[in-house]
Amino acid sequence: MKIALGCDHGGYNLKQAILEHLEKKGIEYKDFGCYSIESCDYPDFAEKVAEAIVRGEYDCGILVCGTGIGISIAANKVPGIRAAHCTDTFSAKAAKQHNNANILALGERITGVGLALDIVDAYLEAEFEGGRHQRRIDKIAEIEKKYSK
Ligand SMILES: O=C[C@H](O)[C@H](O)[C@H](O)COP(=O)(O)O
Repeated sequence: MKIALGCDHGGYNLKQAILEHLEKKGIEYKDFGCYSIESCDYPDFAEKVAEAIVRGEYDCGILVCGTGIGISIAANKVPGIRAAHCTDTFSAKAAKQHNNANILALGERITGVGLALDIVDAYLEAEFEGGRHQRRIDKIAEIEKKYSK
């Protein structure tokens, strides 16, 4: 499994904790930045990670900002991205099982590191269930197509 990681300054510390967590588990990743707590703009990192995923270079992505909101909104603007902002393990598991989310978004200012790492594990260990959920995802893709130029 190959994971694309990204954050803004508000998510830098949690992104670092996630990166160490993935290293301990032997999971391959690429860190698309940011690389410090210096103020920056979350859309820049959301776009890099989202584009790498739709190009098929990574299985999925994890994005972190202060709340997880801005960075997930930005990533969801890239056609083919289904970014799920999660604050609990149940949602993280369902995001993969039902929505086949290809990005998990977290908020460093919302979720403590222990829970955040559990959320990461729940998301990575879950599998898409297909069936009726695939039909709904196909409908999401149709909406996307309708509104793209
Ligand atoms: O949704 C946006 C994120 O939470 C950002 O991390 C946050 O807005 C950054 O805020 P500030 O520039 O005040 O650190």
